[in-house]
Amino acid sequence: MTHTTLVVHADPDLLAQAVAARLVVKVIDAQAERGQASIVLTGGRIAAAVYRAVRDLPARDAVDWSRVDVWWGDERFLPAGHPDRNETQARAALLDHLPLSPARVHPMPPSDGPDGADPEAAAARYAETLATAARPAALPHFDVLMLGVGEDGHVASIFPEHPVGYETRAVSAVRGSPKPPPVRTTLTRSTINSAEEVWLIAAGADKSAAVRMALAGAGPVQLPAAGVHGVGATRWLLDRAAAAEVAPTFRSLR
Ligand SMILES: O=C1O[C@H](COP(=O)(O)O)[C@@H](O)[C@H](O)[C@H]1O
Repeated sequence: MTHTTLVVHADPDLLAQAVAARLVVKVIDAQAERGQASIVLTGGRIAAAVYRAVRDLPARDAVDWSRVDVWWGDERFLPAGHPDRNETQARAALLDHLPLSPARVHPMPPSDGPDGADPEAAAARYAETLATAARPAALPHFDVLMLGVGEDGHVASIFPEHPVGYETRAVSAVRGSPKPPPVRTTLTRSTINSAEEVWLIAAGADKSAAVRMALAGAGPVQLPAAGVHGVGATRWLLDRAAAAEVAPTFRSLR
């Protein structure tokens, strides 16, 4: 049974700094245990703040970044280097500042990649990349998988009441995303739920209703944030505004 925790920080800056410190510690612990670490990145505003906070954290030098695998939970299906790609955001805010091993950085394919403008082929290619890295297991071991939470309760590019909520393959193309851009690729719920720890990170009052409904047990297709959890732990990492509607009973989850 997964262990759920909820931590509320005073504001988005403190939230980002706390998540950054937690991530560095988790990576160090994973490397001590397994000799390597594997993290899954997300996109969005609070994610960018977390990446900048890791970049600026002196303790980041305690990590052997050459032994960290970097994956993405979802991607906007746009040309390589497009400013709206989650990869572009993560590289600028953090990855370009770390001594990572390039072969261990695994972005989702862009729309001008080898599959051309075919998101289904791009999703299948990413599934194959995951399977190849995982062999003989089906999926890599993800130590931490970070997720932003949309105002509508979406996580990665799994949107409420969208067919991707029923997808059983490891990676899916998404067409008709209600949030631009309309075409994306995403890890599916079962892939997300294979991670050791899933961190749902949200800041701002516009996220408070989605956070409340997710913790109140909404259905996973109706509210995707309600359907994701880590094998070992599910951590809600919020600022005060995002936590404003959380019932007092949940506030004691630590
Ligand atoms: O489109 C996306 O949105 C979510 C949430 O972003 P935010 O700016 O509202 O925090 C993000 O987690 C996801 O990776 C991204 O593709």
